[in-house]
Amino acid sequence: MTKAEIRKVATMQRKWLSEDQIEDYSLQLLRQFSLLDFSSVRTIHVFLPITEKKEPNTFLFIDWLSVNYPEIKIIVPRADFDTALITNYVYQGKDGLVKNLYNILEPAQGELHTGEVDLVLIPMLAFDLRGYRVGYGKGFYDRFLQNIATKKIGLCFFDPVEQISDVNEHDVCLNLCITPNKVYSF
Ligand SMILES: Nc1nc2c(c(=O)[nH]1)N(C=O)[C@@H](CNc1ccc(C(=O)N[C@@H](CCC(=O)O)C(=O)O)cc1)CN2
Ligand SMILES: Nc1ncnc2c1ncn2[C@@H]1O[C@H](COP(=O)(O)OP(=O)(O)OP(=O)(O)O)[C@@H](O)[C@H]1O
Repeated sequence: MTKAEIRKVATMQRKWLSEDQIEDYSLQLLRQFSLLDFSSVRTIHVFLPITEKKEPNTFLFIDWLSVNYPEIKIIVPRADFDTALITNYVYQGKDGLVKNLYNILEPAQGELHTGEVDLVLIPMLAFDLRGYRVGYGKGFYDRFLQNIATKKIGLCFFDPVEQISDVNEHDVCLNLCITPNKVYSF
């Protein structure tokens, strides 16, 4: 199936999810995430959820990390829709966040993070058995990930599709994808 076809199906599947299901699934994702080895992780890049699009509640991850690994620095993105580029900020709590035009919570201002990130949590609508992903189609994460060495971990509520038929040279493969019931490794 093509990205466009997969995007349509996955968007529909998300629409069916209730708020309780999203919270349940998000907790299941967190449980799988919590089993990873964090011994060499000093910075984690976490997307902030677009609740209107029924994304995983990544605040659960941020809260869990701050309790269990308080020494890990949390980095959050700010998306520039003119350039499709992401800039990184040090997360300084919910209070400093504002919603942009696309309902994405992002830091209004704060400390830019220009250094490395050891692990990136990646939003997606769907992924395939090879570790390729489908997002909303603007290529933000492909641009962000193209030049950095980091562990790339997708979060997805649904099982993988077999194959995305129209991957291109910009598409970046995931290392892992966490779903509510299973962690896929590529
Ligand atoms: N939470 C989160 N943050 C993220 C992403 C994401 O998938 N999730 N992105 C991952 O790359 C980037 C944002 N990508 C987005 C792309 C489109 C729309 C959106 O609302 N699109 C409209 C159509 C608008 C148009 O075509 O101009 C829509 O779907 O209705 C939102 C976010 C960066 N930050
Ligand atoms: N590194 C890049 N340089 C130039 N163009 C790119 C790059 N990465 C992606 N693109 C372009 O961005 C567009 C969107 O890509 P794609 O359909 O793969 O988005 P997506 O992965 O679903 O979206 P997102 O990453 O925003 O969730 C494509 O036209 C792609 O060619």
